[in-house]
Amino acid sequence: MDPDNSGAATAAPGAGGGGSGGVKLVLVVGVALLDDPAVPNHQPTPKPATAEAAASAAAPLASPAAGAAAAASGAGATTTRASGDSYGGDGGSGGCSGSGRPVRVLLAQRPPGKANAGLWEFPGGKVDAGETPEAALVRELSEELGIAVQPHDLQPLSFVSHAYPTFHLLMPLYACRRWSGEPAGQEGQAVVWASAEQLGAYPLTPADVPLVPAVLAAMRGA
Ligand SMILES: Nc1nc2c([nH]c(=O)n2[C@H]2C[C@H](O)[C@@H](COP(=O)(O)OP(=O)(O)OP(=O)(O)O)O2)c(=O)[nH]1
Repeated sequence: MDPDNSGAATAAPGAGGGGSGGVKLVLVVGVALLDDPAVPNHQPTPKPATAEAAASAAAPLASPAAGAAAAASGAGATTTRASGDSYGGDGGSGGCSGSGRPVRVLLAQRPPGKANAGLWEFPGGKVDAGETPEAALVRELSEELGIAVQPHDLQPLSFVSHAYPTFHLLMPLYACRRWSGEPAGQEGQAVVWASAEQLGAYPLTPADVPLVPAVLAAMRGA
């Protein structure tokens, strides 16, 4: 991994940075994956094959703080869900119970050993040379969460331009309400579904903080 955790191309000297020698510009794409009970957003999850798997799938999460604590304690690749959720256990309703629960957004935790370890972020990653942002996001979501997303289901939502000490992050953020598969950390990262109310319980990477109002607006259907 890059020592500065940026890893991407450097903008031409003089591009940006006020002519003071250039800036290392890193283009990252991120997504606010929105689990909206009103939208049949993904393929039905098969019923667990074993009693153990069924028990695990049905285990509720008591609170966002508990989820954050479990993730921070090195619980590994986990998807934590809010209490009362029948997600994945209803075997055919498309994973959404339609029970009036709130819209939730998926957050991923930065793994140990990386910059901002332990903080939460929107899933995504760097745009490779020759890739469109949408193609990069489709690829990253497959690699990181094991889900399939169609480019036309990615709606531009906001963007952030943030100066980290060693690079400048430019990140378009998309909203996505439709995908196939059940998101789960494929690279050891913890992931959590957070309601608008719970979002504040998860410390975000510095660059993500300004994105919160746009994400909350999307969660409220604005
Ligand atoms: N994907 C994503 N990255 C973010 C967010 N906020 C934020 O500051 N970042 C930073 C963290 C990283 O420095 C960079 C994204 O890098 P990445 O996820 O492709 O790769 P990485 O540094 O985690 O790992 P690697 O590719 O170097 O192995 O952008 C966010 O919400 N989503």
